[in-house]
Amino acid sequence: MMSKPIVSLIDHAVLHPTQTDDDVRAACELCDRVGVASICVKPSHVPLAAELLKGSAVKVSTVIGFPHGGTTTKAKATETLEACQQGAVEVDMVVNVGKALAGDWDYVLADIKAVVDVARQAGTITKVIFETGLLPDDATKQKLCELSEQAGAAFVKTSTGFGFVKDDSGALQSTGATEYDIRLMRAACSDKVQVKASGGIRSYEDAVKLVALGATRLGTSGTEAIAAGAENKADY
Ligand SMILES: O=C[C@H](O)COP(=O)(O)O
Repeated sequence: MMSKPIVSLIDHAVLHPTQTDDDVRAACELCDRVGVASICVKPSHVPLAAELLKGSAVKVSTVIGFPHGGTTTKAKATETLEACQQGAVEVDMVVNVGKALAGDWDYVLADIKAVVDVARQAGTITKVIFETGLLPDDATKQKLCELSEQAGAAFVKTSTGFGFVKDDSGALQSTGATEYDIRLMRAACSDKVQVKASGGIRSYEDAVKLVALGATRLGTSGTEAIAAGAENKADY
């Protein structure tokens, strides 16, 4: 069994629209203290996070075309370039969900590849967010795994944490990582591509389950609770 501490697999998300510079400062302190993989901030916060984490083992990551994935390919490539120049060493891009639902796979592949290529030039890796909760079937998720791998992505990732669907009463329910999707995405990619679970991961127990199914990175804003739950645990 893998023995990497579970907290070290976390990309700590500071992505809510209301989060401020002070929130980023506090989050950088938390990330450095507990030893996460990266802090994932909004693009406008990359310079601040890079400055605050200079000399820390915690990496700076950011999001591209976030949260809906509908910006143009050119805009995503430009956003990626700026993020890399400002200190992001990992970028999490959102696929164009509408194009995927329409089966416009040439568009989806080119959109992912544009980001991967710009990022790679800068020595930055790319994670591809599917927003799995909005996808209708396994075949669509498997196709996105195939295209992400073809484009050269380092990771496929389930969710933004900002995807919503309406339940039977019309109320909005947030969507996030499920055990089913992690299993499916792990099986659909070769060993060259890692799987990141994200959205709604709130406890150490949630995290352990997803890692056991093949996730090697966890995107969460619940790092503090997960780190507390991980204390004195022997398995990770
Ligand atoms: O990848 C990052 C997600 O935004 C995390 O979502 P969360 O706030 O539900 O943990």
